[in-house]
Amino acid sequence: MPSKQKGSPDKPRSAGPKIPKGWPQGLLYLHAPVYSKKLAVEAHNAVLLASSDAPDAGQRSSACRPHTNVKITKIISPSHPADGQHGLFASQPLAPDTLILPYLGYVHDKNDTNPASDYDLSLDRDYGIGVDASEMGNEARFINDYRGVSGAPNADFREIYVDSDNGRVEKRMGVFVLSAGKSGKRAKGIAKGEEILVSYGKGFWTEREKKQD
Ligand SMILES: C[S@@+](CC[C@H](N)C(=O)[O-])C[C@H]1O[C@@H](n2cnc3c(N)ncnc32)[C@H](O)[C@@H]1O
Repeated sequence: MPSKQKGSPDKPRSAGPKIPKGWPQGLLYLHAPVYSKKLAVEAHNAVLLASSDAPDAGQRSSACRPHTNVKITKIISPSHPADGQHGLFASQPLAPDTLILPYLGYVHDKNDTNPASDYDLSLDRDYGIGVDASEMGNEARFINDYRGVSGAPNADFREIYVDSDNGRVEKRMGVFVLSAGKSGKRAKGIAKGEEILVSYGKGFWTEREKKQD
């Protein structure tokens, strides 16, 4: 992992001017991904695309910040499996299929993985690229898994493409409100005050059990 930036021990650290309320001290708040210097060239090119190789501009998302549509909240509820930790909650109604926010962190491949991280989201399976938000990231790192909290997730991860400052197009993961569904049962989307919950996938929990054994 990259070395930590120096900063006041009393203030949360940030790579930009704005930090959301509830952001923990000692963690770097990001407005854009940080790329590992050890990324293989092919891996680098798979996530930082030439404009001509990226999907149409219509399918691209603009870099959105700050994320006033969500709120980092400490969970104080003995029945919640992440009691005492934090979760991410909607601060306004969120319609089906809308992008809530990107999942930002340290973009790395297998040359530079933190096996102990619980915040490492896959970005490109072919090249083994992940986005690790254990030491740096944005509000999305606080999204919990739905298991034990709700009957089903209300959000999912989807690829997004964002125009970056260097003329390239970044492939990122975005957190989206789940679609309404064929029967329209999720047509209301996510209500204000509701916890945003995804599925980490069974693999996350089986790996975790293995680590604990
Ligand atoms: C990506 S973090 C989510 C944010 C975390 N709650 C926090 O405050 O930093 C993943 C960790 O959250 C906890 N977690 C998330 N969803 C959970 C769930 N459904 N049941 C138990 N623990 C959960 C686990 O400790 C897991 O390793």
